[in-house]
Amino acid sequence: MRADRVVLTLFVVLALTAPGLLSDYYVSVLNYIGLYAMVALGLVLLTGVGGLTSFGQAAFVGLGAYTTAVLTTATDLPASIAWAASSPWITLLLALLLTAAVAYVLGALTLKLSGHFLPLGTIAWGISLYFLFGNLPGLGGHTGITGVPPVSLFGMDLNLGQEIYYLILAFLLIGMLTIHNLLDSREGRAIRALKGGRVMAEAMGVNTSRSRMIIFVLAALLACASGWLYAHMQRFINPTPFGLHIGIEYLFMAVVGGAGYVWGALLGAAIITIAKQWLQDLLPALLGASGNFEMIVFGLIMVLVLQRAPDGLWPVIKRFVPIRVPNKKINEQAPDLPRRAMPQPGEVILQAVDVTRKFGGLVANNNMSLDVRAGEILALIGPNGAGKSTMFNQLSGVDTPTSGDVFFRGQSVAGKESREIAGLGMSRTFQHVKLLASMTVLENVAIGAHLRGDKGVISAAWRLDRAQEASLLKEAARQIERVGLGELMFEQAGNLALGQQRILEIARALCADPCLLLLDEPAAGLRFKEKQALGELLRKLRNEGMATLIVEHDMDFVMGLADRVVVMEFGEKIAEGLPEEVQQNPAVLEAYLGGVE
Ligand SMILES: Nc1ncnc2c1ncn2[C@@H]1O[C@H](COP(=O)(O)OP(=O)(O)OP(=O)(O)O)[C@@H](O)[C@H]1O
Repeated sequence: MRADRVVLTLFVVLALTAPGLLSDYYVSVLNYIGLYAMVALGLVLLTGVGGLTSFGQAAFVGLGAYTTAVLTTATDLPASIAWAASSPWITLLLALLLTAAVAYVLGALTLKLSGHFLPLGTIAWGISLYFLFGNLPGLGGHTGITGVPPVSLFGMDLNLGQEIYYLILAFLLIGMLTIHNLLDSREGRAIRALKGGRVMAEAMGVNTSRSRMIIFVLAALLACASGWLYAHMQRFINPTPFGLHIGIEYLFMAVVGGAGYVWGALLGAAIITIAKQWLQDLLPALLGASGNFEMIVFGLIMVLVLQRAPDGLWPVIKRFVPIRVPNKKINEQAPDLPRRAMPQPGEVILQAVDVTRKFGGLVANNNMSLDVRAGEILALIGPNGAGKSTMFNQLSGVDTPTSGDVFFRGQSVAGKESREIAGLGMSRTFQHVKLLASMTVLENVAIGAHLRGDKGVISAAWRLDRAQEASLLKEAARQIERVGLGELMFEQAGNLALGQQRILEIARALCADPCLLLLDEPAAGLRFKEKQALGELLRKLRNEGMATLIVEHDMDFVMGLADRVVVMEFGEKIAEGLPEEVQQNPAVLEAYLGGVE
């Protein structure tokens, strides 16, 4: 059996036997750990993986708890909705629906914010919901709601801590499995690209705003389910556990445990809950006075963890108990992904017309026009700062021209999102490589095939996407082999040399099955032999009908490869023609005077 599965089995066996071995008090502590871990799990997805910090998750816990408490204790509900109160299982469904709707609206309002504005936004709605729970008529004010019925399962009321324990465990395991599966999928790769890789992901066709909304809603749903369980375990609720300070505590748990890891949520919830219990008992006895001293100690622990283990304690434990997860298997029998129809050789597929881009007073591109045909390699050259990368960004939708237009396969694409342009068959690499350092080469390249798959979150969570996933990974592996990185397929991308990372970007671009490749300085950092191999690959692609636009400073490489060359200086085109022509052009020689490579 795989080592990671042994650990999981061990955990499940221990968790199943724990209530038989522990006192009621410790079972109740475990119940709280399970409930907190579910919220922290949402934060792993949202904050650790997706990079979106939220202080407001406790409010979603409250939404789950209040929805079920109100409905299941109401005595005078109109007959039309009384059915909803007849079973906590129905109120769970309603709570999840309500939470999804509220999270969607709050997400639409706050996820557009970036930097520190986003956490501030979550604090704002976290506080608002907290006060709503305390002040909305019918919610019992600050004294809350009592008499919440227990959950029934197969006709048995789960009254005792020992009884609801297994329900909490089941919810937690389902949550962990769902998030684990999701992260190991097409949607999951898109989610993992959110933190630091949004521009790249959009250029590969990922709708990153949608991915942000998905993780926001999922994290809220996990919190809501925790709140529902809490209400039926405690049997009464008031607003206190849903306030901002508890929202901060949830974030503590995720960060201390390891915000980037599914198991980190459980570890963090366990450490904080147990430490809190101990410190609450121990500190007043030690200090001889009562008070919330544990919060002061927590603050210190937090600072210490952030300094010593910024990724949380789970990776530290993993270092001491190395559990090797076997490499992914590439299924050669998986069906090939469908390919796009390539344009006719010689057909103009990209046309820039009078593209101008101004940054304040600086004109980075001035009336730039060029066209690229299917089956040709066009080189865009010019001294440093000439405006080549800016031009690339206008062509690929990363940036919008101040004036002028860009046509790709006959459609005007200036001002379109880069993911829309990617969908039409344009794929690019970046001057400053943009890859996800902690993901394998295989996973990085598979992001390129995002638009060639369509399986969403639910398929991923329940592993209904495996057939398509096998095809996506097979295609990624094929492109990795094609560019000569086969031996590094399962290596973390961050461990590759810069030249290899550039080649990885080409494999990722090819994985999108493009008809136009935009390569921004692909030969920089490559050794002679690697450059030769890259040249051969690009010639082969040209023969297959690929159009390539390449920005490159290595003149030997460019002149031996390109069919035509466009030369830029100070944002303008100063020459265009065959490689041998532009090399003789006086304006080009002048531009490069003293800088010929
Ligand atoms: N976002 C921006 N804001 C302001 N100025 C910018 C921005 N992006 C580029 N520029 C400026 O536009 C000019 C062209 O830059 P660009 O990076 O396109 O040149 P380049 O030809 O790609 O240079 P290099 O070969 O060094 O990469 C430079 O003067 C640069 O400082």
